[in-house]
Amino acid sequence: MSNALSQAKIAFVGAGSMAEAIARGLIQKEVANPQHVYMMNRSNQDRLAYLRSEYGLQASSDPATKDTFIREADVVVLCMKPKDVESAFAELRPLLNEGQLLISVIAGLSIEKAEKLLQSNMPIVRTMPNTSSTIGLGATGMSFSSKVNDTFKQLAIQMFEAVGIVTIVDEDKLEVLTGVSGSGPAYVYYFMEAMIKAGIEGGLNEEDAKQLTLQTVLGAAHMVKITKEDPAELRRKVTSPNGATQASIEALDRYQFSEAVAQAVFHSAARAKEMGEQIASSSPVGKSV
Ligand SMILES: NC(=O)C1=CN([C@@H]2O[C@H](COP(=O)(O)OP(=O)(O)OC[C@H]3O[C@@H](n4cnc5c(N)ncnc54)[C@H](OP(=O)(O)O)[C@@H]3O)[C@@H](O)[C@H]2O)C=CC1
Ligand SMILES: O=C(O)[C@@H]1CCC=N1
Repeated sequence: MSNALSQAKIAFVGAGSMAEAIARGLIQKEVANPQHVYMMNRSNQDRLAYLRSEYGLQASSDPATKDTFIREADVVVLCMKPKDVESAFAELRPLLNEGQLLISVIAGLSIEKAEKLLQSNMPIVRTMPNTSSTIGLGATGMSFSSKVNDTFKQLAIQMFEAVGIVTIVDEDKLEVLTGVSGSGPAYVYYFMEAMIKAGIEGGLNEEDAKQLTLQTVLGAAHMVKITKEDPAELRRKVTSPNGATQASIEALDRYQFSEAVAQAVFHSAARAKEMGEQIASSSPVGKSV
């Protein structure tokens, strides 16, 4: 366990899927002290009650309490949707200080724009995690502003390594990384949905179709990880010449499977960039989070 992390007060602004995924990983792995994990939103009380009872963390939507959470935090993690960034940042701006570390998980929001919105030189880590962080199997891309010192870099890396793997990239690679690993779990789920549906259409019962699909995806991912063989090589080993798999791969090629996946990655990347660009560079002054 990292001493720095276990002692750090971590405030999540936004209490949705991504904030929960990261907080849950940190708390369950005992990397963070739940009493030092603060979670906040604007209005959804049921959500905060659930987070409190499930993880033992502190959660509030009360403006005064939220102000205290932010001022006390060593690390502030920005977990609101891109559309809520301008108003949230206006509220955060007077509460933050340059001794704190700011971590953003917001798709498309550049470090430069975050600095402009906050009118601050505070250290900023821009990340792109994914929801598999919930079970410690996340894949997080990360870039640092020039103000992030080595101690804060290590803190951010430790935080996200507690919930999966971390890949440090130049900031201009974070959009395509969003297309691969940020949105990526959705492609795999979509693929699984299609496989289950086809199995049922072919006559399997629903339970069998689900179990077989799940074990197939799990087994294939583990094969890549454990054998360290290239996916293309592993695919060749399944594909007997002129056999059943060859017929299925040819069908996937006819329906342009590879192109469809590439387009999914590039459209995610483009949309992430667009969402970032749609956030205005300045925002009105606000009072409380
Ligand atoms: N989901 C994913 O797979 C991934 C998401 N991301 C990024 O994570 C961010 C959050 O996404 P996700 O968790 O899915 O979104 P959710 O909609 O699940 O959560 C957003 C949260 O933000 C809260 N919120 C909005 N405005 C404010 C505010 N001003 N102050 C405090 N809280 C606020 C909302 O609560 P309330 O409305 O009550 O205020 C809600 O709890 C996005 O920017 C997304 O790009 C990154 C990687 C993967
Ligand atoms: O769909 C989104 O915009 C976010 C970013 C990557 C995953 N979810």
